[in-house]
Amino acid sequence: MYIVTAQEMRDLDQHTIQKLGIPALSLMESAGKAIAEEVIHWNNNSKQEQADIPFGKSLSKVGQIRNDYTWNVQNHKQHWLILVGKGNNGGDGLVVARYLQDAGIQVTVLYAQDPAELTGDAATQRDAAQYSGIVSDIWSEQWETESRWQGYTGIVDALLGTGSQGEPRAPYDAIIHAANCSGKPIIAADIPSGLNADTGEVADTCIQASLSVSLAFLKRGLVQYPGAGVAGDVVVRNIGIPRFTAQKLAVDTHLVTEQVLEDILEVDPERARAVDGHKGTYGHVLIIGGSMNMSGAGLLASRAALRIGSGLVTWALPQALLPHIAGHVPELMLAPAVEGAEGKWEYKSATSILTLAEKCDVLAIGPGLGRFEQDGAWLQTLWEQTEQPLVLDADGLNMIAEADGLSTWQQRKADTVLTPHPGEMARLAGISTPEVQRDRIGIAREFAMKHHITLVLKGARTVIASPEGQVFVNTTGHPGMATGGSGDALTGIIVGLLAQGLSGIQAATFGVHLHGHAGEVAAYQRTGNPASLLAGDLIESL
Ligand SMILES: NC(=O)C1=CN([C@@H]2O[C@H](COP(=O)(O)OP(=O)(O)OC[C@H]3O[C@@H](n4cnc5c(N)ncnc54)[C@H](O)[C@@H]3O)[C@@H](O)[C@H]2O)[C@H](O)CC1
Ligand SMILES: [K+]
Repeated sequence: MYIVTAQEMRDLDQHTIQKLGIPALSLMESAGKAIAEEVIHWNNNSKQEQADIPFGKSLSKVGQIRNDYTWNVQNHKQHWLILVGKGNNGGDGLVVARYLQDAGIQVTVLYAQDPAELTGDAATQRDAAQYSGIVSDIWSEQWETESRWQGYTGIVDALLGTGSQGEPRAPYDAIIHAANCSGKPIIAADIPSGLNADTGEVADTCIQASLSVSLAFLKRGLVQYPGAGVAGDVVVRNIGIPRFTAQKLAVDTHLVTEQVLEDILEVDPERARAVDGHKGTYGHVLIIGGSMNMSGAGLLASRAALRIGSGLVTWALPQALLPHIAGHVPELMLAPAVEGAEGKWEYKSATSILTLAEKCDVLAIGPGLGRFEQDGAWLQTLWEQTEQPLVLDADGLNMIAEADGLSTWQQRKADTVLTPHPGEMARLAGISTPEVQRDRIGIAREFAMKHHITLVLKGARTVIASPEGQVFVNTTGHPGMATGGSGDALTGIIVGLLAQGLSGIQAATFGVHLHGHAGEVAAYQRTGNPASLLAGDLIESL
């Protein structure tokens, strides 16, 4: 599923109009019709006493005659209020009004501004609505009282769409505020008014929608928080802008779905193992991490790497941990790599790690590593002198940030995956955490391309970016996964997939997807309450 910016959407729109010769008015008509269908669908699904009587139902044995108008006795009891802005989003709203009216639903249009100010296709739709006898009003102070909004079944928000700039200005801010206060369900045309379509930032006054009907393609703001939090359910509706145009215009941001995994990333989610495979076929992972206070991190990453199907996993750890760890996971090989008093790492361990690495296919550095003297130089040695694919997490990322390693160290030839959470990302990019969160997709893409690495920017709706600028947004997972060890499990999963021959972007995207899904399964199977999830449960669900 493609995800676009407002500018990309305008380009796709123009391409369809100019190259395919589909008039803009026709796109608007399709948009409004699609939204109206969603309103009707939403209505019918939310009603307990359903009384669907499509014409000809009684004739079903002879051959069904379906009525496009989705007639429903309930429709007559409904009254929807359509909020109409002065741009094309408002134009869509006016089309919705016509189609709802034709389905037997009562509608009232509330113009944000004098309808005389509408221009172009929106003005055409204004005239069509007027000619159809649709009742309308213009926003005034009277609408600021809550009682004015009672009596409506729901609200369609067609105030502002992808052409919106900055915070909603008067009177849009007041209308949005009043609509939210009404307590009525709101269905947003394209995006909730007040949402930044590109970044997911939410204005102080922003429509809180129950459903957003995204036209043609998903908008970035709908899939990134806080935007995703005001969008409600999201449905993408085809309005006649063909999918191939997105490919033609090189849109390269996708929501992770099974189809995207298979078609774009060419990952086989079933991943059948070769009948004649042996443990060498599935790769030897070397996990470098763990320290006295964070031994569990190395253990979790190692277990996840085993569970995801790696052939062999070796954990390189400080000698002092060995007596405490030995035997916990019998399938795991342990390699004491540093004498280190108190279970700490030391710079000189780089030599023994390099020796261990010679026998391994992929590396993960970071889980529970902690910080130590000259750790930047230590990491630089491993970064530059190993040729295997590498996953870097946790303190490994902080070492890079402090040493400005990505700018100064030699670029690695093998796939390298960095898995920062927003705070680590901020340190890596030299910006603040809110700045990272403000534009997760944009920042992840730019960073991955600039430093030629695969980036996994963690958090709700994890963003995965490839060195070539491909971006994937994940939707699996839940807030219960914000728990100690969850990131270590992800590192183990990704490195285990790299071991089995997936590329950096394949392993990172598929790994994030699986990690989230395993978290869902684990929470569901245990108590049904996400809060009780432990990282270890997630690993067992893989
Ligand atoms: N290809 C498609 O996806 C289609 C989309 N359609 C719909 O068109 C809108 C985008 O329309 P556009 O006219 O470009 O912009 P808007 O309607 O979103 O708003 C522009 C309008 O509002 C004023 N304005 C801008 N920012 C603010 C603000 N902060 N406060 C107040 N007013 C603001 C601005 O001056 C303009 O007058 C898209 O979302 C779809 O819904 C087509 O209908 C079909 C094809
Ligand atoms: K809207």
